[in-house]
Amino acid sequence: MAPPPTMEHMDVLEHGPSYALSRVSQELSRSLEHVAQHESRSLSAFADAIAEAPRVFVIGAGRSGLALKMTAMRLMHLGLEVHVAGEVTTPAISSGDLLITASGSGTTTGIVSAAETAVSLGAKVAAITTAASSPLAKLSSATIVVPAAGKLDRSEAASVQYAGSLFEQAVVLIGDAVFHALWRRSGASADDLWPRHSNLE
Ligand SMILES: O=P(O)(O)OC[C@H]1O[C@](O)(CO)[C@@H](O)[C@@H]1O
Repeated sequence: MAPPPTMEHMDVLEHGPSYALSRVSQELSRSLEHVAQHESRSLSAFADAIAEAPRVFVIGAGRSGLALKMTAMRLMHLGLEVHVAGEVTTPAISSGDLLITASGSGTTTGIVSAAETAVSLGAKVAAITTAASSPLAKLSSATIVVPAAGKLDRSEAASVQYAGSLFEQAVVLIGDAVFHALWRRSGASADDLWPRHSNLE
């Protein structure tokens, strides 16, 4: 049986998508401000790991993976060699490379297993997750912990949104922020980056 409707549920029914958008915006903003204030060292370590890696690989399942693909594209625009795990052109990861992972739960089997493989080969792992003590976080040398609901968390205290939506939104914006910092650090102009945009679309 469905649980009784909460105040938030009633408000969305009454006011519709514009109210829902405000709620999404509010909780995303709160979560990201927390990351900016409390994960400053991790954000720097994450950016440094990207800057130091000869090659960057990204992996995440489902929407977590889709969110990371946006970061992969921007890092390519910056001139880095970037590969998305699972694509047919993706080569083998090896020593010194960086594997960027996103998993709200930090337990998704394929992602943890990829991180184990990376570490066993001498590559570094960076992670964005909600779970600081998760198996994925334990394999990571640069972990950004996002206050957000895991995909199975049904409590509205962490997020009113469905499943891992808040986490997945945060992954996109954390990726953009890390890219932004690396871009400013590079000294390149927007025009310097522009020729790397796809011309086959
Ligand atoms: O982020 P996690 O915990 O690895 O889970 C990934 C899975 O959760 C979802 O994001 C569900 O919202 C799926 O898209 C994906 O398969």
